[in-house]
Amino acid sequence: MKNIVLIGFMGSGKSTIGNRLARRLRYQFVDTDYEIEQVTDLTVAQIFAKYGVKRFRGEEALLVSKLADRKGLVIATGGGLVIKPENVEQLKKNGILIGLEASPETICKRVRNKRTRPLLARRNLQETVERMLEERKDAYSVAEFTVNVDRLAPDQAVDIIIEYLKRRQYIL
Ligand SMILES: Nc1ncnc2c1ncn2[C@@H]1O[C@H](COP(=O)(O)OP(=O)(O)OP(=O)(O)O)[C@@H](O)[C@H]1O
Ligand SMILES: O=C(O)C1=C[C@@H](O)[C@@H](O)[C@H](O)C1
Ligand SMILES: [Mg+2]
Repeated sequence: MKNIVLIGFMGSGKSTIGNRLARRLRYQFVDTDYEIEQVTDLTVAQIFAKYGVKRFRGEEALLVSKLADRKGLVIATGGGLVIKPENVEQLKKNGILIGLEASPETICKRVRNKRTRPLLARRNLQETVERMLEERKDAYSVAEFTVNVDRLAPDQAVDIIIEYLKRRQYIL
C-alpha cells in the first residue's frame, strides 16, 4: 500500500480530488496545508504573515519527514511543497507521485474567490500564475503520471487516477 501523493499548482484540485480518491480507495487522507494549520494552530496565511515563507517551508519539510515512512495514505500536498528536492525524495520512498495540471485560465477561475493563498495576493492574478507556473515547471515534472484537469470534474479525475494505479498494479 504505497502512498498516493498529489502534486501541482494551487487550485489544480489536490485537496478536492485527494479527498475523493482517499474515500474510493479507503485510504487515509492527509492534506499537508491542513495538517500544518492544526499543528501550528495558525492558518497558512497567518504563518506567512507572521513568520514568512521560510518558516512555512520548514513546517512542510518537518511534516514530510513524518509522513514519508507511513503507508496507505492519499496525500494532498501544498502547491509549493515539491520545490524542495529533499521533500520529493522522501515522498518517493513509499509513494507514487501523481501530478494535477491545469491552464493558467482554469487556475485563476478556481482560486479567484479564495483569499487564503498568500502567494497569489498580488494585483495581477493571471500574470502571477503564469510566472509561477513557468518557475515551477521542473518541480512539477517529477510526477510519474499527470492528469490535465481543465475539462474534468473531480470524480472524472479520480477515475483516471484509479485506472492508472490499477494498470500499474499499484492497487488491485
Ligand atoms: N475538477 C474540478 N472542476 C471544477 N472545480 C474544481 C475542480 N477541482 C477543484 N475545483 C474547485 O477549485 C477550487 C480549488 O480546488 P482545491 O482547493 O482542491 O485545489 P488545491 O490544489 O488543493 O489548491 P491549494 O494548493 O491552494 O491547496 C475549489 O473551490 C474546488 O472546489
Ligand atoms: O504554491 C504554494 O507555494 C502554496 C500553496 C498552498 O497550497 C499553500 O501551501 C501555500 O499557500 C503555498
Ligand atoms: Mg489544497
